[in-house]
Amino acid sequence: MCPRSRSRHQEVPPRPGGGRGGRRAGRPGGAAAARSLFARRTRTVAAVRDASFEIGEGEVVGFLGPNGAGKTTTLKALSGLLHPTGGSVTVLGHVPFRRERAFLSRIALLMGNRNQLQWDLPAVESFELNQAIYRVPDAQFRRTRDELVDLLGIGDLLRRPVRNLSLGERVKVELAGSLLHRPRVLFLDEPTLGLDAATQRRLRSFIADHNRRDGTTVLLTSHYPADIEALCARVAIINRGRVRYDGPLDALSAALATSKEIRLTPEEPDVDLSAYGQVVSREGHSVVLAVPKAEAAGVVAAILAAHAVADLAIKDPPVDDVIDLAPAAGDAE
Ligand SMILES: Nc1ncnc2c1ncn2[C@@H]1O[C@H](COP(=O)(O)OP(=O)(O)OP(=O)(O)O)[C@@H](O)[C@H]1O
Repeated sequence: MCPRSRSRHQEVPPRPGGGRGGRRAGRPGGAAAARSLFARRTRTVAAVRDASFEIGEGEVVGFLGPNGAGKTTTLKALSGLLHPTGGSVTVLGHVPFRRERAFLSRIALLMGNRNQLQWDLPAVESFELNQAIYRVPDAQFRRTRDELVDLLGIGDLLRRPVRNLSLGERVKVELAGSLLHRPRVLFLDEPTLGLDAATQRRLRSFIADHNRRDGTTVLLTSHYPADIEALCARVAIINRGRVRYDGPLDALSAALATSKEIRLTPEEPDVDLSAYGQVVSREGHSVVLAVPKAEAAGVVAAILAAHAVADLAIKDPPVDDVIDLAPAAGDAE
């Protein structure tokens, strides 16, 4: 799977009452709103500019970035829903936007915030529809369906109309529906969004098992570090439409972080350490200080020279702090 793409959107003014994606030029207010109904101005925005990466078969890769970074746009280009205006995208040797049957039958896209099953039908009927669409032979369909139903524990949900399911129930059923044709590549866009902690854990372990058992390639976006830490040895970070980092998860902080965290426990209580760095947190005697990476060793030496310290460790900042880093230089249009 190898995308190198540039994807653009026509940006239109938002509908009255709001809506996604619109950014209207001009002043707010009733007159401006009325004017925009009759004279809509559009402008083109680049959602993804340079997202270059390759994913090997069977890998689980975390695709991360702040809101609006370009993750969903990239997944849509990879699954053939959007046509990139520049660059090239290849998945399993296919150009996704051609939407050839041989391609569509080997991929699946699951968006946690979108409903993909028939809203008014019980999921079991949508599953049969999927069987027909993907032309899955009867015996294989029944075997896969029963296995997924069992693994996800959704047996008693299948005969209820999808609209009556809770969010967590629906996502589990959607996941089963998207795997019925045994796709080789699975695009997961925030599959655990809004789920309770237990359901998140269950979905994570299902995805990890599925990847181990079937060798399915997975590209996953999530704003929950626990998803990424549990599933992805490799991550690609996108921000403002460009890939900022592509490599091992455990090297991410070392590569991108500009600061270090010093966690220390002075022997005396209530020691004021604010002169050494930014106090991030304090719990009992223990303090976490953030200091510029290049100064960490010097700050530690200065603290040890001035205070008796019972415990001390230097760490990289948490992964989610690193993901939201300001974009690197070279962003100007
Ligand atoms: N249909 C659209 N019209 C106009 N702009 C769009 C459209 N779809 C996306 N965009 C813009 O493209 C950029 C990337 O959006 P995208 O949905 O890919 O971000 P994302 O990384 O998935 O964000 P999030 O984490 O919030 O889901 C954003 O600035 C967004 O406003």
